[in-house]
Amino acid sequence: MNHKRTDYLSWDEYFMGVAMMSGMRSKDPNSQVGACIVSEDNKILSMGYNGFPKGCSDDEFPWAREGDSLHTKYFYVTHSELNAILNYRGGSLEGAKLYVSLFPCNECAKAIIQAGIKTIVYDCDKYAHTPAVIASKRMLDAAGVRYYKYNRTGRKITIEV
Ligand SMILES: Nc1nc(=O)n([C@H]2C[C@H](O)[C@@H](COP(=O)(O)O)O2)cc1CO
Ligand SMILES: [Zn+2]
Repeated sequence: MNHKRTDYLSWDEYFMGVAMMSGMRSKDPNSQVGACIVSEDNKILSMGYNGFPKGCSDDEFPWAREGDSLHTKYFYVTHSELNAILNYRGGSLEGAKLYVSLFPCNECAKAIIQAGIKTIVYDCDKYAHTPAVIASKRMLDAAGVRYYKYNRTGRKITIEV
């Protein structure tokens, strides 16, 4: 056996796989979102998933989607993309790529642009019709942030832990 393996993970499978696995940490009962930030030379810089800020207990803050706004998750949850940006303590994210399992909202788009992230690879775009995502794309387009949909290869990755 002196030939290299041919069925190794591609860069995109690897980074989207890491983003998706990060999303598996989320306690959100409806949407588990994961993000992975990668340098221009394919080094993983940071990861994140959607959850409440430090000190805001999952047992005390609400995961509800509907009802009085103070009793839904939306005021409290930090999105995976923002968590990934904030989790990075190493300096600049200028020129980095973001792999994310769900298209970024307008608030995360602002943080992505201001952090200097230049490319977004996303998997799902289930909220494409919402004002938050339409506004997000408007800002990303204006700022010259490139985004493209991840091409699923259908590969099943099974890890026994
Ligand atoms: N890009 C995103 N990244 C995220 O981390 N989220 C989080 C916020 C919520 O915890 C959840 C969306 O909840 P739901 O409305 O699908 O039940 O995903 C949401 C979006 C959508 O723009
Ligand atoms: Zn967001």
